[in-house]
Amino acid sequence: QDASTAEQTIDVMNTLFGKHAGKRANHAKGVVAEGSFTPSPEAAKISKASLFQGPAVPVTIRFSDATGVPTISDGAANANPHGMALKFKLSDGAEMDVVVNALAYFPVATGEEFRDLLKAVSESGPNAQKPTALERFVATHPAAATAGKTAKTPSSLARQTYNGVNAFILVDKDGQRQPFRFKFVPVEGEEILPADEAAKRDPNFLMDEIGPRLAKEPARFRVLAQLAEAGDPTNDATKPWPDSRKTVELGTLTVTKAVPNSAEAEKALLFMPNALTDGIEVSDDPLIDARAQAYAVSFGRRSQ
Ligand code: HEM
Repeated sequence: QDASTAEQTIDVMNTLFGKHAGKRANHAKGVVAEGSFTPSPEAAKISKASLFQGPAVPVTIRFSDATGVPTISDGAANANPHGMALKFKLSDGAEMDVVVNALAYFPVATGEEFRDLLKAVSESGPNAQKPTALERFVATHPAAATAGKTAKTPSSLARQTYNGVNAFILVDKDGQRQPFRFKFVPVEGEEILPADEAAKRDPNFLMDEIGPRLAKEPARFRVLAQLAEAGDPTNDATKPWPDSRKTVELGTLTVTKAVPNSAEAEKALLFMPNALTDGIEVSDDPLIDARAQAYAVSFGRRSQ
């Protein structure tokens, strides 16, 4: 994909969600926290990444609501999928990013298709003639009709399961390559609200809840890798692998406190899905590069 697809994607996001100075084009509303990652012994066997050799490393975490609307109600249906972005501070001073959300799979497989989906949404308001652009798009992209339904409002940003959606590759010290998808599962369990209850909650109930919760007790997530088997597609984020696929415990994420100056802190943060480390690589999934380009364009505009 060329740079213009990313520019066009951000343009449509700005049309759909409005332009908001200093804010992300998508996942505009969020809260920044701090914590640490402790690797498991199994992780060191499946990947040579220094992240998995220990000891624990600091992590900066940003939880978010979907859309580029910075004032969206946390309980709104459109605030799904909620997101979690992580920046691991590796022992050699380098950083590694992981950016996940609550979808089980993505509505489309490529950056061009995502731009076209957003464009179709923007052309399909209440007065649009039927069949609308969105109806026509969904007719040829079945996952676009169903993916959104896989993410629902949690009782807390710390009580949601977040998925990698895109495939990446773990590389061990012998050069063995294992395609996988990240999964972050709250140790306390996922807790989803009934949709009507979510809609009635205070507009900031999720963002306001996380700080006091962490001040009382850390929130922990199991960090899992779902392992692909031969023949499982790695280049199509619309196709989840069967639940029966083996998962390996990579370690534990412990979220310990919200930062005092979240609004300032999030401005300087940029999480890139392809910012990895030796021992974890991108797959042939075209969305990873599409995302990296779009995030860079969004960062450029919000930094002006
Ligand atoms: C072509 C597909 C996608 C596009 C074009 C896209 C676009 C964007 C953009 C423009 C941002 C704002 C970036 C910034 O200003 O820093 C963003 C943020 C985010 N996206 Fe995506 N996205 C895509 C797919 C995904 C997928 C598959 C996931 C999760 C698996 C995801 C999760 C997130 C999260 C969690 C954030 C917030 C990051 C933060 O807190 O800074 N996105 N996305």
